[in-house]
Amino acid sequence: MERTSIESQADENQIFQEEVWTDHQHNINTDLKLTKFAISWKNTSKCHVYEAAKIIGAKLSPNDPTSTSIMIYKSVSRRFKIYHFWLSTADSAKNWTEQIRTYSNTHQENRHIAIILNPISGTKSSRSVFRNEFQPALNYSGVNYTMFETAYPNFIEDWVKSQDVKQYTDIVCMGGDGTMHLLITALNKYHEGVMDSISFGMLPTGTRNALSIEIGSKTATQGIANIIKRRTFKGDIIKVMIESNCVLATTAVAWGIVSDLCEEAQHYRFLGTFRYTAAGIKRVWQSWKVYSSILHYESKSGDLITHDDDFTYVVIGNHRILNTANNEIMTPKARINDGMLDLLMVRCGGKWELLRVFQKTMNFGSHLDSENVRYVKTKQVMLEPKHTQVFNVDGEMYHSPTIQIQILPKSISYLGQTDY
Ligand SMILES: Nc1ncnc2c1ncn2[C@@H]1O[C@H](COP(=O)(O)OP(=O)(O)OP(=O)(O)O)[C@@H](O)[C@H]1O
Repeated sequence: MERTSIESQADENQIFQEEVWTDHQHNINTDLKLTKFAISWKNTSKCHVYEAAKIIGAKLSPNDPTSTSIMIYKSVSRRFKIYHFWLSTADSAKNWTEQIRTYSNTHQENRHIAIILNPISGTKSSRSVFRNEFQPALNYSGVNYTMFETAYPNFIEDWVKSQDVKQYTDIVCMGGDGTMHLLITALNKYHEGVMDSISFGMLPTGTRNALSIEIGSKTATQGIANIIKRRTFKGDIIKVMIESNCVLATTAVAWGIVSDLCEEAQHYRFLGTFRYTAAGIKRVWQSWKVYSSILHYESKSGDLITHDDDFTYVVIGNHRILNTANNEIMTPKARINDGMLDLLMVRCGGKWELLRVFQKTMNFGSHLDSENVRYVKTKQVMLEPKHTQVFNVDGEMYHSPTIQIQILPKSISYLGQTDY
């Protein structure tokens, strides 16, 4: 392989253009350039240009010290692609690898990511997503990380208690909304204030993955790119008082038929994601039930409004609560950073009315125009159910005679981005 110098025509942003790399696949030399904003090269078939935001990193080959490879995030196909190059000397390959890492992932030196991997959430894909997608991307980026697998149901609380969590700049959950809920609740309980110095990421390996979808990490690769590129924004969280116990949630609190069904679905965990459908089908054959409660919420003008009513279900959402197909939207007007809670109150006279509301929810959240639905924005809600004192908080079940819910605006730094 021959080393060829290229006369530098670089502008002030250009970092490197001093070698011709060899692309062995096409057996040609490639005119590779690296600037602060992009990397580009040519081969026989096309000219490749990737902006720095798409470069995950670079890595020396373990078998050939003159060879390096670059990982690129392809946003259209949402896949990572690796390109291999050969240089004239090992020093040169090392130098290039470091430069690509430096310029594609700035300010990463002091990062230390803790990864909380829930192996049982959703379709049990966390381990394979970590092994096949997340770990390779972390290795290309050079970001320091430590992975912890939740070995038993209460693992997260014990982990938070035993850790010096301040050593982590970021914590990433691989699981569903429940995994993140348990994490931030325990952090708030055992290390008050520590959340201010940590950014939180999420990879969608749970059942519903509502938070991942909302923060622009609908697929694992999108989430990984957000995490590695350290895209952050401030979001709201929900503070929930369950008697004297304080828990934090990112997505929603639900009560009524919704929490009743989720509680029942826990008995069918062996059915995987089908458990919710199974619980729903069973309920269709049972007699109709109403859920009576006193509900208080704060109006726009700060007055306390009280309803003593028979509900079918109540949802207090912090964001839209979308599904993967983007057609089911529970609280369509909610935004994760608007400092408000969206309160959805549903009252149906029977199963057919309820099915109609569900159907409209799945039709891009068009249930808000239904006469069975009342929808308000508020900052505080309190529920005192007369029976069925079971609540669903981010998918986790809690029993209590009352529940108090409050929004904590912009109190968490998410690794991701919103589309609004
Ligand atoms: N090793 C384990 N064995 C049994 N349960 C576990 C283990 N690790 C975590 N858990 C439990 O997993 C639950 C959280 O699951 P999570 O919400 O992340 O997934 P999911 O329910 O499939 O997804 P989603 O919340 O998106 O519907 C918690 O109740 C936690 O106690």
